[in-house]
Amino acid sequence: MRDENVFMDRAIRLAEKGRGRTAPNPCVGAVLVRGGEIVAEGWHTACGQPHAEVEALRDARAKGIDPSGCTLYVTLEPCNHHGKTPPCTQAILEAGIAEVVIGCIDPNRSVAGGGADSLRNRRVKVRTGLREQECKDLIADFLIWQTTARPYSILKLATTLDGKIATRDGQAAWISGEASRREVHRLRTWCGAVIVGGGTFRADNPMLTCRLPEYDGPQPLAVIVSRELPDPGKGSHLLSARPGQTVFWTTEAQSRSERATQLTELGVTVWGLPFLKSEPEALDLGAGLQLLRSDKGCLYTLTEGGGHLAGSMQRQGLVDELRIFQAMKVLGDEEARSAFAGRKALSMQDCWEFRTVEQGFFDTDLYLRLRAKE
Ligand SMILES: NC(=O)C1=CN([C@@H]2O[C@H](COP(=O)(O)OP(=O)(O)OC[C@H]3O[C@@H](n4cnc5c(N)ncnc54)[C@H](OP(=O)(O)O)[C@@H]3O)[C@@H](O)[C@H]2O)C=CC1
Ligand SMILES: Nc1c(N[C@@H]2O[C@H](COP(=O)(O)O)[C@@H](O)[C@H]2O)[nH]c(=O)[nH]c1=O
Repeated sequence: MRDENVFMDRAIRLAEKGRGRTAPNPCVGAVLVRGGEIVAEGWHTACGQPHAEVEALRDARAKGIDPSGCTLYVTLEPCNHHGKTPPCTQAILEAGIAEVVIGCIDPNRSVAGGGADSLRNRRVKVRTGLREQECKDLIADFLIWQTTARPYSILKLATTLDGKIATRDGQAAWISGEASRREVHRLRTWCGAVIVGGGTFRADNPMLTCRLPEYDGPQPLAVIVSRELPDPGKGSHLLSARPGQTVFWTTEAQSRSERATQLTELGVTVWGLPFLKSEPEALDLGAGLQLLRSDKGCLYTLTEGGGHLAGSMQRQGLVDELRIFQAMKVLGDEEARSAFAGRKALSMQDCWEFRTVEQGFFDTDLYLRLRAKE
């Protein structure tokens, strides 16, 4: 018998394949095991499509395998309700599955939960909690959608080994290598909005689109955070090439200004946000995120920096996930721009601490996916 962690690890990897397409549903993966071997597998591919358990059963049948008597490993508790698809508990019972091993319980108790108990009541053996932390990490986005009114917020930064994101005069092209940058463009395909600070808007004149040659889907909104709206006459790529997909988060006073009217006439969206009581110079970024979800339907946002916006997002508790692409380069200049900026940290107690949920490389760049340490 193989270590059953291997089965759940495979289910987790399968679940990840649906990331970005299953929203507002969670990513889920499943495998069917008989005699210590994986005989079939499935994952939730997109919202409205069959759930992972049903896909795994279908995979078994397509291979001419009768799933009865198999053990099902599934990252999330099987649903027990009629939503866009029939309850998975029913499909599991009809297939004669002998045992169900669940990674984590569905947090959405009122609608989909109760699958584990329902199966137990129908004499199916059920165990829960295998690779529980990893399975919970898998649905961190879903938890944010369930418990807040904002999108799931990802912060991405390309850094040097000494934690810098640009030279002192603002050059950043390029810190990370081509493979990393392709991955960022891929991320842009499933994040509804890419957010940058005013400093980055002025320094980089960015496009913030996905320009992978094979991609022809919708482009994300471009969001710029700035307390002063730009002069629309001064050429910028965003205002000339994609004004209808550009959003400014600015002060309430600026949102009523002549500039705001001119930008709005171009098709740009201008939102006035309140200042934070605790930090009177800072706009309430959470209010902007909520508007992105309620007005534009964004479920994921990708903040790309720079360091002052990254620091502000972090101080406001709005970084659900941090993705770092670290190039094997050192600038060695203390005045080069830092990945996080905007506060005085006088003690090690002030550190923000993270835990790694995924690590790897894009070519020679180290890649880390991190979450706040609880
Ligand atoms: N390597 C990388 O991954 C990246 C590198 N970069 C580089 O970083 C540099 C820019 O970084 P940095 O100088 O830190 O600037 P930022 O891009 O972080 O912009 C800072 C500005 O954003 C606005 N802002 C951010 N947060 C708030 C808030 N809560 N309330 C109000 N306004 C806010 C303000 O604009 P305003 O002053 O207009 O009011 C502030 O001055 C550039 O050189 C760029 O090339 C940028 C992105 C990614
Ligand atoms: N310098 C840097 C990044 N910079 C980010 O990319 C933006 C430019 O996007 P675009 O105009 O669409 O090409 C820029 O404004 C900043 O947000 N990203 C990375 O992955 N690696 C890098 O080294």
